[in-house]
Amino acid sequence: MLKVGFVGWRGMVGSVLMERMRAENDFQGFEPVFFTTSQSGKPGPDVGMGAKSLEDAMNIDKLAEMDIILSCQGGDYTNAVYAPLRARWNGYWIDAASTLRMADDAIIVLDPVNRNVIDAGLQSGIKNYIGGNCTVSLMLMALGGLFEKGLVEWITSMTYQAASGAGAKNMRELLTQMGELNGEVSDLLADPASAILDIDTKVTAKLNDGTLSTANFGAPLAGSLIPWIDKLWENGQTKEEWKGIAETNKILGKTAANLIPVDGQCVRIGAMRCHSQGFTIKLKQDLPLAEIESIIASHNEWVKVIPNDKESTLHGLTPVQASGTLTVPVGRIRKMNLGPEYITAFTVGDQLLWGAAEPVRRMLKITLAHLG
Ligand SMILES: NC(=O)C1=CN([C@@H]2O[C@H](COP(=O)(O)OP(=O)(O)OC[C@H]3O[C@@H](n4cnc5c(N)ncnc54)[C@H](OP(=O)(O)O)[C@@H]3O)[C@@H](O)[C@H]2O)C=CC1
Ligand SMILES: N[C@@H](CC(=O)OP(=O)(O)O)C(=O)O
Repeated sequence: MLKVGFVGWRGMVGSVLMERMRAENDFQGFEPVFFTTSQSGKPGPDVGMGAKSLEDAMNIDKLAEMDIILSCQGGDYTNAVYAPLRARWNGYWIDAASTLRMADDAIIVLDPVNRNVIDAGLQSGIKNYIGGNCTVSLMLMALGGLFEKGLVEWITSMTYQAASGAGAKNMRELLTQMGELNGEVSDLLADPASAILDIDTKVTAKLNDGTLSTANFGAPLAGSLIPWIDKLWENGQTKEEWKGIAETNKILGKTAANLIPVDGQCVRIGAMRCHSQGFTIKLKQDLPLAEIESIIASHNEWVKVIPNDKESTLHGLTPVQASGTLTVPVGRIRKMNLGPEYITAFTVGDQLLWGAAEPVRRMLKITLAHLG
């Protein structure tokens, strides 16, 4: 029986993966082995065949016994373990971390969009399959139809990224900040006669006096936003913004000769686990809006076109509705004043599902079927 090693399964992304695998009855047809970097020897999860002890995730000998390893442990772990393991192991490495994404011998996986690229990789003996950046994966799930039909000349994506993208501690910090701000003015809020400018003055003072909890974000996020994600890259871009062009084109199997320009600004906002994006898209031709919507809607079973009206938008196109679901709503679709080939659209998606755990969960199934 094939052995599948799971690393990072108890973290935030890993827990979502486990939830999805249990929901889809995925734990069958292979022997799961659970690893840890900190709890070696303690009981592992019971996924239907009894709980076994956790194995040491730094033990290369043990890792090398696996046919497939699925890691949600993060880039530092991949950096530490992948090279020594690969030097003596020919198994399949499936990873949610970005470390290996742009390597020549790795494929970025998002099978509803690039199943052809994945299948060609499996046939040609590629062994590394890496989940994409969350905003890139969510953009492609939303607009896959336009890319598939070769309609996109260029695209800008202005993002509104949730706290979860920065990690579990950051989600906690966002809520802590919200509580601290509320605590500052709770007495004034309780009094309907209090002046809103007094409330605002106190909140603004709290945001600026250096006492808000900001150890993880480095700045207030509640009541504010942070137009910077990840490190400075090149041309004034952040690395998160660079991933837009680099990963989109790699997922789609494009080369320098037929590269699709992608650019924009990535911004952290006070949502919990759903990333949102506003697009400007230059199409290669002037198509009727109904046809554009139909192309978007028919690309995959998760994308959902939301009519461009207030009611539908408020109740179908916000992080509130998308959170915890695989549905990727796309709305506010319309032609822009810039010209008939220019359209705008807005999308929302759960960054822990299609943005992280779901592509690697599906890749595990594809790999098992390939080996089966
Ligand atoms: N957050 C995101 O949006 C995305 C993350 N990724 C990738 O996934 C990686 C992991 O991210 P994320 O899941 O957010 O990281 P977490 O910090 O939630 O988990 C990472 C590891 O921390 C260890 N850990 C220590 N204490 C605890 C605890 N109390 N509860 C749970 N785990 C604990 C676990 O490893 P152990 O059992 O070995 O101690 C766990 O696997 C990222 O570094 C990134 O590379 C990819 C896409 C999106
Ligand atoms: N950088 C993303 C989350 C993430 O983990 O991205 P990547 O998988 O590309 O490192 C965010 O902050 O929202």
